[in-house]
Amino acid sequence: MSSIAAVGESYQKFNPRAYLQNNYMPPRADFSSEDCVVPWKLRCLAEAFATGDIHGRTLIDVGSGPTIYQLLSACDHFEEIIATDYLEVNRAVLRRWVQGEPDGFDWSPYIKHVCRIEGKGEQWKEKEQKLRGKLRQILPIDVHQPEPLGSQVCQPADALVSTFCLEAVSPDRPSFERALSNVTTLLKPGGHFLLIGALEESFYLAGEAKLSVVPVSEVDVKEALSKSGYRIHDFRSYLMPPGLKIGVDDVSGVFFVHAQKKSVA
Ligand SMILES: Nc1ncnc2c1ncn2[C@@H]1O[C@@H](CSCCNC[C@@H]2Cc3ccc([N+](=O)[O-])cc3CN2)[C@@H](O)[C@H]1O
Repeated sequence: MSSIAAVGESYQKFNPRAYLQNNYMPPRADFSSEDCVVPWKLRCLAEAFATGDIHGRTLIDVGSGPTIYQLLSACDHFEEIIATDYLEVNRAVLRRWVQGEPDGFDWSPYIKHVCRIEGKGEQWKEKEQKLRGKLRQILPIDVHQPEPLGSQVCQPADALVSTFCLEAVSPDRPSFERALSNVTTLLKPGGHFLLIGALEESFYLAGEAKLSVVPVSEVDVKEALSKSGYRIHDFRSYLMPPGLKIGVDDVSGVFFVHAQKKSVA
């Protein structure tokens, strides 16, 4: 079995609820402290969209997983948002959230926090409904394919978002770089890419699943983006404090990049 096929096999045991519990509940989701990792991620995204530079008709979220927090600041700037994931279990979690089914994960603390830091006086139920209205497609994706969405998407997107996906599905650095190159075909020249990921992580847990991750450094990420024809506008790193090293992974930090795909010369 190829190493990429082995990654796909390992994801069959991925448990969305366990994954959400590990990463999107306290202590990692503590909104009382700006130093906590989840508020840091939300602030990076809110500030990038607050520049007004990132807007258009369509935004694609690559490897959404079972989460929607990564789209909260985007929803004011695009007409349509397309979520994607490799696993049907995750796409089903997202569909249930879009349909407002009651038994899902409670994202309200995230929506309230983003409304607060955006400072536009937006009510959280208003933002929740706005995102639900824009999240019109939830598609299968495989970043290891030259056409990650198959033939599903007609024209390139105006922007991409991706959080914690590429390094968590790539067995090694060349595969990580190829996956980035593959997803770049989904983005129009001049389009913006907001990428969040784990630094120097080698594994993470999601219920019974123990998933391998290719450890990447800041330099590795910057090199990969440069090879795929991006200009980096902003690169930030967060150092995981000891109190947030809770055994669900061995991540040493988190990176945020605002990059732009160079227009063809
Ligand atoms: N071939 C494929 N193409 C696209 N997506 C695929 C493919 N295979 C699996 N997927 C899809 O990609 C996956 C995305 S979730 C990946 C989790 N990454 C690691 C985890 C995340 C995390 C989160 C938060 C924090 N923190 O400190 O706040 C730290 C960390 C570090 N650990 C999953 O949805 C799978 O379904």
